[in-house]
Amino acid sequence: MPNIPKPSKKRKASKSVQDDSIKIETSKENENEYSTVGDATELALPSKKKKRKETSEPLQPPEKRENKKKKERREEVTQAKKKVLSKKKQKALETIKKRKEKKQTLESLFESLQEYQFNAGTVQGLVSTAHRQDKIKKPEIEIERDPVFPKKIRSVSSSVINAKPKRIQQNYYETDSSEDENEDEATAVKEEEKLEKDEDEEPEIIEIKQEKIVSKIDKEVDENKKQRKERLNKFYKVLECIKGEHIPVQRDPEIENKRSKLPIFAEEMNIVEAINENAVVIVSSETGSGKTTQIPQFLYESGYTSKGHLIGITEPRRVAAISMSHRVGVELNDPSKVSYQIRFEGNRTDNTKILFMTDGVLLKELQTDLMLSKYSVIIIDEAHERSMFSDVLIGLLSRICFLRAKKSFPLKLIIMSATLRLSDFTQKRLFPSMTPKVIKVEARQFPVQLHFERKTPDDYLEAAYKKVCNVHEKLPDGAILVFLSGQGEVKRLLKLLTQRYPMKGKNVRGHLTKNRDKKKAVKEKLKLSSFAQQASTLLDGKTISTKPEAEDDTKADLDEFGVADCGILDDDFDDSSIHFGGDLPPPPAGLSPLYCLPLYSLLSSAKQQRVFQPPPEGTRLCVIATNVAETSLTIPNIRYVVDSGKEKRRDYDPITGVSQFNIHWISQASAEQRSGRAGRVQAGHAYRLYSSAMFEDFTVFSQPEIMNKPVDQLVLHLKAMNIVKISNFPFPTPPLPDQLEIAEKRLRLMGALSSDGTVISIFLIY
Ligand SMILES: Nc1ncnc2c1ncn2[C@@H]1O[C@H](COP(=O)(O)OP(=O)(O)OP(=O)(O)O)[C@@H](O)[C@H]1O
Repeated sequence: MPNIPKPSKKRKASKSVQDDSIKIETSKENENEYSTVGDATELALPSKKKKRKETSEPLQPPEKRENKKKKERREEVTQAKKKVLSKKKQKALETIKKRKEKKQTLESLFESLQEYQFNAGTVQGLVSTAHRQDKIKKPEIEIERDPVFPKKIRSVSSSVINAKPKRIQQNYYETDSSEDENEDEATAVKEEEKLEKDEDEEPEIIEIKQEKIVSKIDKEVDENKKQRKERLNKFYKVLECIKGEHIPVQRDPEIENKRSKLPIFAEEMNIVEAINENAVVIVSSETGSGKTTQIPQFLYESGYTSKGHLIGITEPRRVAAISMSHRVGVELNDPSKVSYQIRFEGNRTDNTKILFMTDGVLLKELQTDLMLSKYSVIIIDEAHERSMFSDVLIGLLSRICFLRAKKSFPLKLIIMSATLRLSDFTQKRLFPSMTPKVIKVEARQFPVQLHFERKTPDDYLEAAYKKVCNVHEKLPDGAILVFLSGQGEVKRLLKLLTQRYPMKGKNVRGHLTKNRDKKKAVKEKLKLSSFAQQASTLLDGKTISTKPEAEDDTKADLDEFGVADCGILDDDFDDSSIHFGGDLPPPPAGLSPLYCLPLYSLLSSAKQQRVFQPPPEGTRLCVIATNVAETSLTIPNIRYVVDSGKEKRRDYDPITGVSQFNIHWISQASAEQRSGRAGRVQAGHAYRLYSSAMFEDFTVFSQPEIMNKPVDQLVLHLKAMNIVKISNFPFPTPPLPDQLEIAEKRLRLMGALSSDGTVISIFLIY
């Protein structure tokens, strides 16, 4: 490289000076200031600002100036000292600082822990409770005896057993804020050394302790296992009284394939084991997961009927009891083994192994056989509905299970629902001596898409009508299920829809005639007793149809509209006030007819069962229902659900004793059940005729019926079962004690109860 001469520093300096001088020269104000100074270096030294400052400062006394100088010097020295500190020392200082902070946080932690310290009595209590619950004793006792652990937090020390208690103590040294930092450093080094020493020593102590703890835990685990085994052996021995040989079932391959896809099917082992080992089991799983159809079959196959006992399943509604018994019979490939029993109607035989019934029927049976000795298992389905009878049943069964277990003749109680408030049924009041086992199956077979309205419509009947028209005219195949509040509304919508989509044609007539033959065959099977024909009221207060069935069937012949045979034409409702739907365009040409069927509780069983038959060829089925279709039912091919969100409910005033039916919003649990009807055989859609904000305002669960009904009938029932003090009865949700007392007095006044509280025999016939 060529040797290029470097520019001298002198030159550089002179340049900068030149620049400065130029600047200064430009300032006319200071012209005189520097005019006497000829040297350029001197020009560069004092800044214009500094000079001004100096002149502006007031003159101070010499002492003060000296003090100031001293202070400045001290600062310089400390800064110099800081600079002098080696990296190592700086690090040490930092660790000291951190340790101090840690110490402070530990102190505050200990202080806050002291607030929660238990007194000696409570601690003893806790230990004894843990022992009673057969839990593995945790080595708190060991730690409690450890003198190293701070006294004040011994009682809450269990969570830090495996941490190093000693170490925590070692770190817990005194704080002294006035200490010099150098001293602190020295102490820290000493502490560090001490800590290291202790760390070396610790493992020995902990190892010995851990060995002790591990052996103790092992012992206790072994003991627990042994105890559990002994308990189970005893339990299984007792179980042998009701549970026999496994029963093999030969099913249709198609059915077997469908069953295997149900979420509950994968849980068969767990469910059966839980039922074997527990007196009370609560099964909570999504709608359509297979509870109602599969659990009775699991129990049948595992031998719960092998010793001649029955598996009883209660349903809140007749239609569910009948349709479920048919379905389970088909799935078992032996319909004779599965029967139903509703009030005044049933197909129970000596061959029956699984019996579906309404809760009123089982309650009636309890009056003659309080121990339910014919049954090995009782399943309460759809317990979330909280009907008065199902609540009473659960209360009674909680005691029957206990008594039967005592007699070494166990009865299994299973409570099932998709939308259940578990706390209602797991309370100690209900099951004081046995804790129900809860099984949850969180899966659904088919998805259901929910659709809310942007704004809740004023007239839900009109909204339902328009929604059904939209679905039928624009959406692909699939049956529609509409939920309205009551029978009157069902009939109104039915009339409107059949007017818009009339069902005329040979096919329909042929289908109706065919249907009539089928119905006759079913009817022959059912054989209503003559007593039932004459009775006008059901046990649960519902009136049964007293018209001869033949009358209904002849209507099927006479009418071409498909709805007439549902009894709509002979009804007295007035549809002259219905004007909505005028803004809808006429239905498109070539649209398939809509086959509309009603479904409500007062409809005869045979008519209710019609919704399960396939609709006439080339038509779309539309079922218009009240909340009877809300639970349990699987109506074939339902793909669209239209939910008005309304139901008719009884409002009861316990003070005046007056009750009346009003239309209310349903609960969120009911809305879930309603939309669940869509995803049972395929993926579906649920159209909710209310906004999502409105849905959020719904109550989560429906109120138990027992709170909305006069309790007179209930008191009469319980008295008939010789229950003396009804206020002590284990209701899942007890009515007000005053209400029970008033009902009892009223029954006495009416002459239904004698002065000693027994039922006068004539009142036993209901
Ligand atoms: N009659 C039927 N025809 C065809 N499939 C049926 C019928 N009944 C039930 N299923 C099928 O079995 C599945 C399980 O029905 P099941 O009634 O056992 O469910 P679930 O869990 O009890 O529901 P929910 O809580 O609504 O009562 C349904 O989703 C459906 O796929």
